[in-house]
Amino acid sequence: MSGLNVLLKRIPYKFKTPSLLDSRAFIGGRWTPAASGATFPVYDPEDNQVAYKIANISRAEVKTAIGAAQTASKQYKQLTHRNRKNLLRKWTNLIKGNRDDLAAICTLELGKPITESYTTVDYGISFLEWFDGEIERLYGETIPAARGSNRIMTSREPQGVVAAVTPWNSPVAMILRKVGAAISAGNAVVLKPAPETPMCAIAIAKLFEQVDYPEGTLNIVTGDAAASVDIGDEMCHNPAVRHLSFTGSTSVGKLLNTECAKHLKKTSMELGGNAPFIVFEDANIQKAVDGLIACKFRSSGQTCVCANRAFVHHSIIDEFAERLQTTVDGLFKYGSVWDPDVNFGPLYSPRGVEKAMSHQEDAGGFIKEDLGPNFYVPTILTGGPSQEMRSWTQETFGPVMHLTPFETEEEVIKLANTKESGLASYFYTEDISRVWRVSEALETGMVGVRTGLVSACEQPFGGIKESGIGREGSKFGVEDYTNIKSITVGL
Ligand SMILES: NC(=O)c1ccc[n+]([C@@H]2O[C@H](COP(=O)([O-])OP(=O)(O)OC[C@H]3O[C@@H](n4cnc5c(N)ncnc54)[C@H](O)[C@@H]3O)[C@@H](O)[C@H]2O)c1
Ligand SMILES: N[C@@H](CC=O)C(=O)O
Repeated sequence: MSGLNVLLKRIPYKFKTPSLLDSRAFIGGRWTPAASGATFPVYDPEDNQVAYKIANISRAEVKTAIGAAQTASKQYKQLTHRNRKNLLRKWTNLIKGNRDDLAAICTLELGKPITESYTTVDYGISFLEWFDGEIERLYGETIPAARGSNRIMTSREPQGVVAAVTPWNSPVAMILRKVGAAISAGNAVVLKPAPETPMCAIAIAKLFEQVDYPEGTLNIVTGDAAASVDIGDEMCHNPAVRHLSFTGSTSVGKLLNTECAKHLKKTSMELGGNAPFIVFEDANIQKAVDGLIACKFRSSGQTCVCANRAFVHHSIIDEFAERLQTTVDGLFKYGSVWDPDVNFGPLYSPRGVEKAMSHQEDAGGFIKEDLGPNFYVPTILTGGPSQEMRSWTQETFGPVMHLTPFETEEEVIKLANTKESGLASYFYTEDISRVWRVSEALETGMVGVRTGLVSACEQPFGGIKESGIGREGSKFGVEDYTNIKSITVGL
């Protein structure tokens, strides 16, 4: 039986368009296996079995992809903004029309419960719809010239070739948020998806192919962890790449940023977080409980904006912990990720399990073997970690939440700001002056006040300090992929 038939047999879902499943890279408008014939495995997180094998390409093929993107970008940038918008709309409609299959691929390779996969596909679509509106709003300005005989105006031009590297944790949305913005701004893209989740990227490109973009406007270069290092290195050093846009860990982001700096390439860096979640003594406790659950336990704790350090005022911490545990116990339904009633799935791989377990410090691990090797039960621990413990110093990226008591606003702001990361933070209070005071004091790019969800296509998404450079989504997310040109005309 072929690899594809094995794949189709192992899941309880019938694809409407099975051709979205492919094992090849997409280079210069052509589907291509690795020149060497090499492949790498994609695992199903429900049982850690190999689900499919994907082309493991080499550096030479990445060079070809970048060359194809360069040629395409010259053609593509000639199109009017209206034409670009029409193309984007066709692609978006194809993605919407294949929503079921895309969600199924996401569930297959990431182990997300199918209802969560629909949420991430819809979140991805929301970015394309937002960028559709932004394409024709990429305005320039006229500027009063100090020299009266001159007139100055600006325009926003495409940058050329954008190289993009994305993580596994939300494969459809993270790709569309980045690639959608770069293409809306008139660029061609070479995308390297995470080795754990290349199939969503391939399916997205299969739909892109059906739109009349110049060949090579979107290229997908697939590789395992070792090949990713070579692919990344080529992206950083190839002179045709003008902008490297990365989403992933801070350590890899720093490395790529350092390499790009050698050529003064523009970078966008959407990196790791270590979000504080603060519950003040005047908070509505049940709202704060619900907010923490939405923030911490969605995607089984595997998002960059998940709460990582929860601080609860000492006077309410016992009640908060009890209500949190009771609500969690009543909320989650476990089982097959293909069951639409299931709302909590396994971690993406044994590496995720290992990390979550190490962040429980001495409390032991909570794996439910009957639900698969990567199934980790949502875990709440009181007493708080010390500042040397891993669950304080690193992102857990799993469903383990320690609650730490605090006494004063001043103390908790200091604790929240101790980290070098600065992506998202959250707090709950009913005091309006505290809302402003604390929002302004927290050192993060995004603050959620009385909400555990800050992600939306219209909102600038990104961090400060070691959590990144630039913003995704919103009008800023598209502008980031343009160069401002100023033209001075003498009368
Ligand atoms: N700020 C955001 O918007 C955002 C969004 C999602 C995830 N993240 C962060 O991503 C991390 C989780 O994702 P991950 O484990 O996939 O991160 P990761 O940094 O290990 O991998 C991210 C991507 O980089 C690639 N990569 C790894 N080493 C590389 C190298 N030397 N050269 C080129 N590419 C390389 C990987 O193959 C993958 O495609 C977390 O830290 C999370 O907070 C941030
Ligand atoms: N999926 C996240 C990003 C980080 O993981 C979001 O945009 O909410």
